[in-house]
Amino acid sequence: MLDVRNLQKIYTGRNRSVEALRNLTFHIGAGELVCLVGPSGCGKTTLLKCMAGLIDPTDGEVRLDGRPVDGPPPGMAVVFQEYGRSLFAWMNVRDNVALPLRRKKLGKAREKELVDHALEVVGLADAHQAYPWQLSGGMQQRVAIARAVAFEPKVLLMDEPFAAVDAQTRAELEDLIRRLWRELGVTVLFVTHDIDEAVYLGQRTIILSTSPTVVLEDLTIDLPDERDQLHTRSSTRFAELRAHVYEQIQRAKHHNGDTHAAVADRSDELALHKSES
Ligand SMILES: Nc1ncnc2c1ncn2[C@@H]1O[C@H](COP(=O)(O)OP(=O)(O)OP(=O)(O)O)[C@@H](O)[C@H]1O
Repeated sequence: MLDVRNLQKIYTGRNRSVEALRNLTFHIGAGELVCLVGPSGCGKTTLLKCMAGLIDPTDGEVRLDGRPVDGPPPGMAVVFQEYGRSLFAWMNVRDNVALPLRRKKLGKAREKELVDHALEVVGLADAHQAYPWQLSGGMQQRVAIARAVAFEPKVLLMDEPFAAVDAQTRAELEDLIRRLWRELGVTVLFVTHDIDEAVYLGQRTIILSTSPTVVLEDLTIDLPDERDQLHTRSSTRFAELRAHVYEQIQRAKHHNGDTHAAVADRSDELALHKSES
């Protein structure tokens, strides 16, 4: 489904160049929910922009269903952290959600059906006539999610979408994403710097090193498929996984792409702990 191969991105300015991504390779299968976590500034947003076809990599490539991504692919939707900037203040909720559908030219009836359904699944059916500035931060992010859902994407890329909302809203939105993922069968790549979120949400967590960035570890999250904020987060396995990711991120802060091999050597330790216990 989604293949990232030997991806490198160097930003070149007049006086300096920054190698944000060194050599990233990973695969995301159809219908998977994968989290991506790494230290601040390690290139998570850069990677997502390359995957969404918004910027060109310096080397390597991204493929969606075998086809190279060289511009925004039709079956992909992106939800960014700054919902305030991605919603138009002068458009009500319904119009904001319908906006990307306009270029699909589906006809009024189908468009209304998709918008109604998207608002229903994110719990905003009653707020369809409100304007973004009349909504809480969490509700605004729901509008941004509804907009992505209405688009019926095959792949949903999310860049720290809950970083700006309070802890309770964040927990609700995390459960919303898991529910949508299961109901819609969409492939999700969820970028976060929050370790708990990276463990709670996905089936796998890809841990990145500090810049210039490589994949430190591709960790399977072997928590039960049925998750809830209370029981899952208080389970022993959650605590083990969380501790492991935390430890890796701490190491990542001191290791970049140059010392990748040394860090990768530790990636089987968690499995070892598990079989010992
Ligand atoms: N347009 C740009 N021009 C030059 N350098 C850039 C540009 N965008 C990002 N960078 C640099 O690339 C590196 C990775 O940035 P990026 O925003 O992708 O990281 P991030 O992991 O998403 O950061 P954070 O966790 O803080 O959101 C940083 O060193 C950053 O300064």
